[in-house]
Amino acid sequence: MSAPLRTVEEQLHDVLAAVDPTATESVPLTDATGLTLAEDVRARVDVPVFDNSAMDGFAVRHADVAGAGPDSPVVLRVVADLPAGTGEQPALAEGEAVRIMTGSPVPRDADAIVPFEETAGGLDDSLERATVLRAPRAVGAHIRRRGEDLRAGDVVVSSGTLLGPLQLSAAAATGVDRVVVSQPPRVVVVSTGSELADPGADLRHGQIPESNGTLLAGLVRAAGAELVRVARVSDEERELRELLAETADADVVITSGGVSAGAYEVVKNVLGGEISFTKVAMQPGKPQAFGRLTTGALLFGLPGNPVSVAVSFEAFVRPALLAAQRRAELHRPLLRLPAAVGWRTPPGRRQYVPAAIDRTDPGRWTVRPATRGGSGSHLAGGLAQAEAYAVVPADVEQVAAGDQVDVMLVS
Ligand SMILES: Nc1nc2c(c(=O)[nH]1)N[C@H]1C(S)=C(S)[C@@H](COP(=O)(O)OP(=O)(O)OC[C@H]3O[C@@H](n4cnc5c(N)ncnc54)[C@H](O)[C@@H]3O)O[C@H]1N2
Ligand code: MOO
Repeated sequence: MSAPLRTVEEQLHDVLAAVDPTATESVPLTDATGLTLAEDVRARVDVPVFDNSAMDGFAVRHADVAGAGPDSPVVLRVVADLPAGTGEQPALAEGEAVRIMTGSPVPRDADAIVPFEETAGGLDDSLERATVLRAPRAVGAHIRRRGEDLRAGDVVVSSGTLLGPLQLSAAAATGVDRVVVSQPPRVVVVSTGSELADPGADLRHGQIPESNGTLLAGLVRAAGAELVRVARVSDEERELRELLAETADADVVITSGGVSAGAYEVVKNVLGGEISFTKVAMQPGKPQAFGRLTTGALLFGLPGNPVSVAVSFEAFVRPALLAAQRRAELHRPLLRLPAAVGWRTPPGRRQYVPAAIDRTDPGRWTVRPATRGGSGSHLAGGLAQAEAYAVVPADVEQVAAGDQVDVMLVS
């Protein structure tokens, strides 16, 4: 009798328990896109930095113009002009206004802004007088208050966040110019198999184009890791041994192929004594190898079938690469969608089906298998149509059209 299959959760638990976070470093904002924040960013200044105008117009005392209307215009004397960037802080007496541009500091004595459009003269007649035709709706109208967005010292971006343009611009807006990030884990990808030829090469009978290297290289980079090397070895044990000896400075080594039950399982033969080979209750991706090499690098030995590689990466490798970067959210977003068609599922194994989403009706997306042959782990071409995985629990035997299915978005 073979050992019972491990659950995906049990395998993932062991994987995450083995992950060491990478070193941290301080980098300028311009170099931080795609990296993961390792320390909270706190605002250095208030946002807005000072009370400022939201409109081009006049800073006024609300009480002076509270009764203004088209039939009862109020004429104010303009005593100063405030372009953006000015350091001036003019005083305002009763009956006075200051011409002000969007973003300029509001004088202390003013408590409302009247846009040019609500005056008789507009911009053209704005340096001597303001003829106000409509009262501002309230005290504070069109004034953006100091600190209403963030106060100095507030957390702007939390540790564990993936840094993109929105997060980095928010940090810049609070006067921060550098952030502390996790260094990307260094990853080596190794495709194993004597049947593999470079994509584009002429094939003799028995050979196939190598595609897992391309798949894993892209997935590794998209997970924010540094791709150090992509290599291919045959099923000769010596080749894999020599290659592994050259990966001393890698944090993670990912192999594909050579982990199941055949006669030439090169990963199993070379590493069988060093790392553990298990069977996980998932389809595809049942045979999995995982452990630590003597160099300290984590090794993921993924099954060779291309769909198995893609699914195993999502289930185990991507969460590990994100954990190494201290990413707060390790998992892809899940949606629940009705199945457009039915399909069979394997008994006792969680199924991951490469899936396409029909978005024709924005209020009712549906999901269907992306590959014509269903869930076959060898259907590498159908991966091109996939943008998600339908994830079906181990105890479900059949998905019927209309059933609600968990869908993991990967694009
Ligand atoms: N007797 C058993 N046989 C198999 C079992 C089993 O439990 N008992 N498990 C099956 C399952 S499930 C899988 S998945 C595969 C995993 O096999 P390996 O990890 O040993 O992978 P290979 O045999 O090397 O390759 C499998 C398949 O994928 C193709 N391949 C491999 N590498 C690449 C690559 N870089 N690019 C494109 N295609 C690749 C390879 O040619 C094979 O067709 O084992 C089952 N067998
Ligand atoms: O579990 Mo295998 O990974 O079916 O292809």
